[in-house]
Amino acid sequence: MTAVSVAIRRQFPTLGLDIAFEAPSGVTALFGPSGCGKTSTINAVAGLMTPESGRIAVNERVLFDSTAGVNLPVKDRRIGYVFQDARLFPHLTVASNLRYSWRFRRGARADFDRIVEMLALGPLLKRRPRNLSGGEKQRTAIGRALLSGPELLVMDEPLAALDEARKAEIMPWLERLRDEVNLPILYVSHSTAEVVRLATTLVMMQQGRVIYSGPVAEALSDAATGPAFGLREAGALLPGRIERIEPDSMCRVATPAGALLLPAQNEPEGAEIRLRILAHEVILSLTPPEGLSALNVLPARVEKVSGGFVELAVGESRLLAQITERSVAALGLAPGIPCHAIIKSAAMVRS
Ligand SMILES: Nc1ncnc2c1ncn2[C@@H]1O[C@H](COP(=O)(O)OP(=O)(O)OP(=O)(O)O)[C@@H](O)[C@H]1O
Repeated sequence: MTAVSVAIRRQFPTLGLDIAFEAPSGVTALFGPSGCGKTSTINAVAGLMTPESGRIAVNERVLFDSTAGVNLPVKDRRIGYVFQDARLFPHLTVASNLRYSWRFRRGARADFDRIVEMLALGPLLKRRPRNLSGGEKQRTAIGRALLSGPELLVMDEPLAALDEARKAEIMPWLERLRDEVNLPILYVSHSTAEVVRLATTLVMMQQGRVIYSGPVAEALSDAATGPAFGLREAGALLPGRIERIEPDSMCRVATPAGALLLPAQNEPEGAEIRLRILAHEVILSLTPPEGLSALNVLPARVEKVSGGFVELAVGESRLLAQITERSVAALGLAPGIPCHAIIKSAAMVRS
């Protein structure tokens, strides 16, 4: 079901913004290069920027409609906004920062304990922002946004101001938020790692336009959109279930592309994982390879060849291989050609 529906236009001196997408519930990443219009788009949704024309609706509630003359003020839009910098009130404690937004609504007190528990804010409640780490500030900002009773959460690069260690610290909280709070989330980012880990839906933007909207996994393994994630980042994202832990510390994982062997980590048998098979780690062979150390060889069929990438149908899934033009020519790769995709066990990464 569509949770967020956006179709807006606005002409800036440097950019013509013409954005249209529909997003289901869950995390939708707005992804694209600097200046493509991501922040302007969520600002329009939040009511901080007024488009010249268009329509914006959240859960069927119309927030903006230029034809019908609807333009709800920010306070009536019921949108929780988390900025790159937490923007907490410096003179207030964490508890008071959290309570700030609930002053405006009923029933928030009941949510307070749940949200404090979910984001582990209990030990921080009496502290002031200057005594919080960057990650703790962002957790507080997320809590405050949730306590305003929103119907939609918009997050503008919430991890961008944090160092790698703090990013790693807050990521599990964002996953928890995604899994436990039944809210659609628009998440602005230009980090492939964040998008892959958090989002199910992707809105890929370029120069004020949407060039793709749909499932993240589809975009990652598409020869046209995959490279936009970075040449070293394109590749398949597969769901997998650990079928067996082998005695030699390898595990056998069932995926839609077929069974794969990879180094075991701490997951038990039966655990669900997500695997990335990066395009530059996939080797193609026309014949089944012999005398090769790679453990994973999957029968494949070429679907598309484009810009140094080969899209492959593998089992019930799609893989992407990054291959030089020379190899494409040498192997005669073209749609319909059967081949074998070879993947080193260590090349597959959990997401
Ligand atoms: N109020 C405004 N007046 C004039 N130009 C604007 C305004 N708001 C945005 N722009 C222009 O629109 C373009 C897109 O800006 P926006 O901040 O939405 O991009 P972005 O994709 O979020 O970029 P970044 O990733 O760098 O934050 C920029 O070139 C900016 O100059």
